[in-house]
Amino acid sequence: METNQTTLDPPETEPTEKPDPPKRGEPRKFRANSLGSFYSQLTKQGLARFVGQLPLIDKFEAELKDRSDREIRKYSLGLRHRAKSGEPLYKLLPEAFALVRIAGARTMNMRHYEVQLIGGMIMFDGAIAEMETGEGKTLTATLPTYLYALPGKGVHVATVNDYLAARDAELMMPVYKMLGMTVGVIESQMSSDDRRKAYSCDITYGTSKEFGFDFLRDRLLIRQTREQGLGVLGPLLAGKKEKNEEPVQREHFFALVDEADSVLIDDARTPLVISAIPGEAEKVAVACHQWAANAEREFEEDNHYEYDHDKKSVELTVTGRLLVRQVPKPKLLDTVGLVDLYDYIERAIKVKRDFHSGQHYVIRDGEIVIVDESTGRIAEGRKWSYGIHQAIEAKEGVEVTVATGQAARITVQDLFLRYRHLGGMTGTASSSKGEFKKIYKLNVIKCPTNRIPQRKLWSDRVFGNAEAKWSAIVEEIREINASGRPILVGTRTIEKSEELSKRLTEAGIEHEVLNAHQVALEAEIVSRAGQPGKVTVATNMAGRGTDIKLGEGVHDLGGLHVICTELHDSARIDRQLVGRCGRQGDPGSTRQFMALDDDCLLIGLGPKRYKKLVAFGENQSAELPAYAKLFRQAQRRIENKHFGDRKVLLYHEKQRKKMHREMGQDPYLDSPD
Ligand SMILES: Nc1ncnc2c1ncn2[C@@H]1O[C@H](COP(=O)(O)OP(=O)(O)OP(=O)(O)O)[C@@H](O)[C@H]1O
Repeated sequence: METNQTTLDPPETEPTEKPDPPKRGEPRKFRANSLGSFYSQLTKQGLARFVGQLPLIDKFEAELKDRSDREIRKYSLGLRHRAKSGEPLYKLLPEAFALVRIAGARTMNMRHYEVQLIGGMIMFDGAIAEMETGEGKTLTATLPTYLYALPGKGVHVATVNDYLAARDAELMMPVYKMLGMTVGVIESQMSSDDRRKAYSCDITYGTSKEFGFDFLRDRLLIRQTREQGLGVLGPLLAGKKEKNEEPVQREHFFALVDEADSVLIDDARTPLVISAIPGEAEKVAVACHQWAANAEREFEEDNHYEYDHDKKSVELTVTGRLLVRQVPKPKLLDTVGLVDLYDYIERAIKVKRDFHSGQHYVIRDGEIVIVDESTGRIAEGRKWSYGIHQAIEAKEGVEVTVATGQAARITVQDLFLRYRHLGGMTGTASSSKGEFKKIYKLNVIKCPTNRIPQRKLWSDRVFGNAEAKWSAIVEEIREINASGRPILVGTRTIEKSEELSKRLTEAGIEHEVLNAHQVALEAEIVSRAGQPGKVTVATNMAGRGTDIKLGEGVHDLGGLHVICTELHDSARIDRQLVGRCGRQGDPGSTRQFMALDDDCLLIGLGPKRYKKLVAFGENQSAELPAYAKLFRQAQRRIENKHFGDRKVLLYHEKQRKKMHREMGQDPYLDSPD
């Protein structure tokens, strides 16, 4: 087996003498040098004030730590009073952080590490704390969240999905409760009343999507009230207004964004949209989608249409357009112009080619539900725009939820820029530093790890084709599984998880598959993924936010081994998957597998080069380590392209808002289209 420069030892050459890493939960061995250099680096960045706060926090902690729970709570109420009276929050920071630290230690036996205090200060200061995966961001979040909650204006903790929002709120509840703070969670299937209650809490956990949709719904409600000539406060004062006709949110004071790269960057390519109520025209639209979904089968590539692999776009040829005219149509379509019919057909063809059940979406209770490609999770409530969603519905024969006009829309960027204070955290931010700064005006500051990381990167393995790659993966799983070490395998799509699962079953390897179909079982399955002899296959969903604890004896066997079966479009997502092992100073190892027919080469290098590579790889039986670089290059290209897409969206949004303002309209509610 060959190694390349970026990697370390494969199993055979693993050093026999292992360092003696500290066990999870053991006190950190203070790394004076690395922390010292981190502190001097902070000082150089003009952030010496963070370091200066540490002794103050220690001092207050020492003073307060022997007080009773009641006294701590009382002290916290005192802080709240001082904040409400206008004392600047940065002055309260040492006391607030000391209280949170005491509450963490007392209620959960987790006393915030020094690096976590620094992380908390970074976020308080309006920046993104980049903390390695597994460094305890959930606990760190309690520090700035508590501090900003003191003035009573509400704090929103945003994350990527309902599951993580509810889980984190529940996990951290004891800390907040002890300090007299109320905590609410917003979930997608909640009534307005429950939402209002959750938002009236001091701290509200939820997804960025829910925060955004609630903002839009409130905005629509306020306008409706105004249009009825009541004024916003009038009915409230007059006591006429029903509770559920009041906005659910309060002001946008502080938002803390967990998994900041995923929320602020990956999810920022599509705006959040609330559709208007359907009318007559929409019936025709439904008929068009259904007609196109059927007629599409008669159209052949290169004869009736051309497909651009780079842009993933379909264009009818002259012959194709002729065919559109000839295909029989229902009466309802008589009023529809030919140009529109071309669009419907092109969209239906595109959907057939590019959107696949099990990969991009699943059908649940007669509905098309998007699967977030980067996480493998169900993207609850999201819809593709430009009629794509409806075209998929028509293709799958489920009810077509007509593409109505937009009643309200907001981009993720706009949503978070509305908050007076914004902070974030993630394990993977550096590579998007420029984008965070440019779009959100957020600096990214890297925190050192609490303990020396023990994760080993084994050499990449590159194969000529998928078949060879899958066989090697199964072989590696078999070898490592025999030693009793647990293994987590990450795949790019649900389909591929299932394909690997089939192969493992054939090879007689016991395993568990975790994918978007089983969200409810997820936590339970993941919690077992670190147990001896366990093999867990998952899409990238396991790559985010899930903590995998090592079972009995696994530490001594070398910890969890993570196998990445294919490069993702974004290196950050790969790093998240890798980050499931080697957490909190645990040992662990990881290996990346690649094949010349992987999707990332097609998307990153284009169909011409891809075809050549596939042809070359077809008959290769040997491994091709020299090609690893090419995959990373393709990945960088995809990342750049996505960054470009987001910049374009932002530019158009900016123009749109400017136009609305000039016309005296509401940029979130009035849609020109
Ligand atoms: N101060 C602490 N003392 C003891 N244990 C801690 C402390 N901070 C975090 N942990 C433990 O570390 C583990 C990882 O925490 P967590 O899942 O919050 O990490 P994370 O940084 O969010 O990881 P990821 O980036 O993968 O989401 C958890 O088991 C948590 O209980």
